[in-house]
Amino acid sequence: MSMRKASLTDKQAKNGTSKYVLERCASINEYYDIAFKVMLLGDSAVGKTCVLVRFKDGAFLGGNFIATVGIDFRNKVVDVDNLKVKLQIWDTAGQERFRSVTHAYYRDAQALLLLYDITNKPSFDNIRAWLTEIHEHAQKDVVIMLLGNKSDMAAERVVKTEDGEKLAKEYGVPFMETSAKTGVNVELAFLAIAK
Ligand SMILES: Nc1nc2c(ncn2[C@@H]2O[C@H](COP(=O)(O)OP(=O)(O)OP(=O)(O)O)[C@@H](O)[C@H]2O)c(=O)[nH]1
Repeated sequence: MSMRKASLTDKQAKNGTSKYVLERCASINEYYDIAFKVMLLGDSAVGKTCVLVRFKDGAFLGGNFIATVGIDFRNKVVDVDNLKVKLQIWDTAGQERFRSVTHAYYRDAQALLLLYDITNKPSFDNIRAWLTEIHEHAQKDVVIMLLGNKSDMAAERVVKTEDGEKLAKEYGVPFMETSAKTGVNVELAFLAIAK
């Protein structure tokens, strides 16, 4: 089954209210010791869906970009220190018009992966605003990790690795550069927050 995105009609997509939020159960009954809710956040087109698909299915969603509508989730069980950890990973829509839908889901998330695109300066500049929003809506003890995605696009890079590191240090959060296309650091990022 193809993931999220095209599952709503255009009319519903325009509406953008929680009434049309997508919720789909995935792989129920898989054994696990402990479960965590993780949310992927960041501007539209930074690669949230692609990072999730890379982690879950080991594949890259190339081709035409289709923006996420509302919110969707996937489960994956990983082994961490001899425990089976179920990550319920929520893929949010980066577009501003869906913000009220996604805010409702922040509260019970234990971890947040905040993404920007290393080839898109505004997506990096908006990280501060995302962190302000996170502090308003998420739990106080939420685990946050900053990811600079599309690290495979070296020729188009406009955000230096050091700038990502500096920002992460300022906010006291871990940082990695990832590529949903090549898979670099994607699994590592999810395993790090699961740990
Ligand atoms: N080269 C490269 N392209 C990527 C990478 N990750 C995502 N893309 C491309 O970037 C575009 C946007 O990716 P999405 O994963 O749909 O972005 P998103 O953050 O989920 O966007 P919204 O759903 O609007 O919030 C797509 O055309 C992807 O193919 C990556 O690591 N490298």
